[in-house]
Amino acid sequence: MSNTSWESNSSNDAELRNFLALWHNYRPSILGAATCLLLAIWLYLQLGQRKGDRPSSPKLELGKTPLPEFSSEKKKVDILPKAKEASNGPRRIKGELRKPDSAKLSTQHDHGRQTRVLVFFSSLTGTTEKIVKEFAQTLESSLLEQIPENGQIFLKPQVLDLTEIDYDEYFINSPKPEDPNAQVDYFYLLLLPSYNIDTINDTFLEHLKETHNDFRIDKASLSGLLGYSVFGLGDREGWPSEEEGFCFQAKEVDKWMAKLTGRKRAFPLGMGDPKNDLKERLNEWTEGVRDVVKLIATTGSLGEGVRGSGDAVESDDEYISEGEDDDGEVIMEDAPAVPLPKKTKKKATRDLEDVEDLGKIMKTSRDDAAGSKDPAPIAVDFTTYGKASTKKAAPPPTVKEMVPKSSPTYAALTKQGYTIVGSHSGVKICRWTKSALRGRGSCYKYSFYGIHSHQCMESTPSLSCSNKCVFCWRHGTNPVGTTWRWVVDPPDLIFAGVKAGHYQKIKMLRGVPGVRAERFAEAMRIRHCALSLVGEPIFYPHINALLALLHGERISSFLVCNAQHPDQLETLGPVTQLYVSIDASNRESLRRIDRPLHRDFWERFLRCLDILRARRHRTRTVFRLTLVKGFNVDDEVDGYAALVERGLPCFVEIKGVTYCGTSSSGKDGLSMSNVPFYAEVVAFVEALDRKLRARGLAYGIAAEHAHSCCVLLASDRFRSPDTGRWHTRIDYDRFFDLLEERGPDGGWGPEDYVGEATPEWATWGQGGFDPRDDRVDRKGRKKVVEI
Ligand SMILES: Cc1cc2nc3c(=O)[nH]c(=O)nc-3n(C[C@H](O)[C@H](O)[C@H](O)COP(=O)(O)O)c2cc1C
Ligand code: SF4
Repeated sequence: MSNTSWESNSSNDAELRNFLALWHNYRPSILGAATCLLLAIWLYLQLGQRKGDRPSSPKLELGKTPLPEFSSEKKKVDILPKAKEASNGPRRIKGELRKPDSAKLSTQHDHGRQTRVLVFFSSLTGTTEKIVKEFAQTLESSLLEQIPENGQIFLKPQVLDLTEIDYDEYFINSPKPEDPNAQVDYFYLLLLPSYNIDTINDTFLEHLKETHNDFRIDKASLSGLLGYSVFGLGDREGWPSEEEGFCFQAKEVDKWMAKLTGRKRAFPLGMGDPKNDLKERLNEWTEGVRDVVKLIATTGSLGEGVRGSGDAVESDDEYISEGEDDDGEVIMEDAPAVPLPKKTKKKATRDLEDVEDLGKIMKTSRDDAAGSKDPAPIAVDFTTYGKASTKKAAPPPTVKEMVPKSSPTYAALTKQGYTIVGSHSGVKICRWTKSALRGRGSCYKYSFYGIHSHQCMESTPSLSCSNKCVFCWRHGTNPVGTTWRWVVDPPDLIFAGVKAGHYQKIKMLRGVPGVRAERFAEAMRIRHCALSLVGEPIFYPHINALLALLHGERISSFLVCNAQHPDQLETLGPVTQLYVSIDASNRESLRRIDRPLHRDFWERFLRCLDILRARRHRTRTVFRLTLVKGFNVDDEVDGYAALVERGLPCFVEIKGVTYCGTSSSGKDGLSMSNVPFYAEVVAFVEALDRKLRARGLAYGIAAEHAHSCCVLLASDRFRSPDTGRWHTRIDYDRFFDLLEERGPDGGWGPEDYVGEATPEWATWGQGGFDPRDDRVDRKGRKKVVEI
């Protein structure tokens, strides 16, 4: 045992000696290698640490206060961040200069992004606070109903009291979410009362102004928001109108928010009075706001259209059209044509590629029309009236689309702001529609007939016409022809398309400064249709079916025709008001001004007057005279009086021509010298009135709209024998009732749907401007009415 242990001890000694010998020989190398290894480990750890510390975004963090969830319960409202102590020192900007990110909306709707609606309010006596809480609850439940089809998630709306928050956190740059990795987009709603005494509203407004004017930060520093909308509370008893201060601070906030967000007004300013109409107005606004938020949820953007600039001058300028028509239509920014219903889209827009297609399209065209009650031939010979019905129509050489999508005409018309529907119809917003949406007055048809312009749609089922009038503002872009030789779209396609196009354009106006939520909501129900845009509506073979569709939805019809298609006029069904354009009083003058394509234009014209005379007890008939100095005014009064005697229209509308800029009419092109002054129109009307009386015709000057340079002569049939007052207005409901109850041939006429008396302000000598609307000049400045 002992030997074994000795042997083992001596071998251990030998190993120790070997190890020490090794250490002595390799000591420097071992120490060097160990140092290198330690250094490498240290470096590795250091680098790893730095990487972990790196912030996820190089941008400055704005707010470290967590964003609390909203609940209407008091205890939860308490967890809202407390207002920071107002600093007395110089204003510190925690934001940065960022370029407005206009492309952001369309790209930011990544999968899984979250949206949070922030509801800001101020309240002195508690009304707004109470309303805001209810509003936020409604909004919250409706947002939860949203199906996040594309992964968009709505966070709970959050209510923030303007007296408690730090403006720098929310009103310099858009807020940052608590979790830096979360992708949250913000949408602001602001509900504010107005006070003409010093309140928190003044401080808030001052902050918005300062931020916009601060040279260190971007002027539109809130452009990162998805959008915003404002609702004002006020008191109509003390401040009856906007001019007198009703909701003036909400208007101001709306304006400054437009500037700060780069025109992201998502829905028009709403206004209500708790003692009066608040419930109704707030409901309209809430519905609109909800739709917009829904739009964002499904498309990731506020939708196409005009963004309110926050500056009335700028936005008015962009709407002034050099090509205003008689009815004052406007050019809007390019909009894609309204998508057609799936079923018909393909056939309505395709190009004709080969001969087989022609056959198919002709068949389709007939099939489509078969559904309507008035099947019509594909081609109608309009060249010589009276013969078309007896002569067998020659087969059309080809059947094309009137305005194919690929054509320069289509491009020109869409550039001018038309929405082309199908292949031959169009719709456009007139400038009066926008004006009425902003409370700046309706067109003369409101003064004369009670039509609110924001509920009126201007369209045509035929962009083609058989005249080339020198005063036409379409600049030669429209097709002309004496025969219908194109594909015929079915009336239901046209009706659905023009309505969709009109509503789409109305929606595009929701961001325009001055548009009010109340009128915007009204505008989403079309009540009137002016079939007078361009072209000749009765050229369309299924015009009666189209009119029936309008009337079926209780949309009134004002149809203007050019007195060149007597056969079609004769078979025209009921319309609310039927116009013929009377552009001259004699053959030579008419040839010069209308430049008609028909050889027998004068005979056609006179026959149309005879048809109107025969219809005058069934339909409200109107002669429309457009006065063009140097063309159809001088020495023609007596001739016009003779035409009135022949046609005996219910009304004669006399209007000065509107200058359309450069005209396509070559040497005959118009200039400003052809536009009569209102005084000249008045002189003409008075002369015509005298001539009519001299002929023993019972007419009188009933109404005027000086702003449109338009005067109305009316038959005594529309004057109350008891009061002597004119009744030029229309009882639209009565018209539809008569049509529905008694049918088109039920023995009723214009006297049966006469409306209330023409308002005093619209009668002759009063100017015709509704005193409830603002009168402004083209720059949006207030105007003093001079009559
Ligand atoms: C002193 C005072 C001044 C006011 N000034 C205006 C005003 O200029 N314009 C307006 O539309 N309403 C004005 N109002 C009405 C309030 O805006 C309205 O009553 C509102 O509903 C109050 O909301 P709140 O209870 O949330 O503070 C004023 C009210 C008071 C008491
Ligand atoms: S009638 Fe209708 S379309 Fe024509 S100008 Fe008036 S509002 Fe516009």
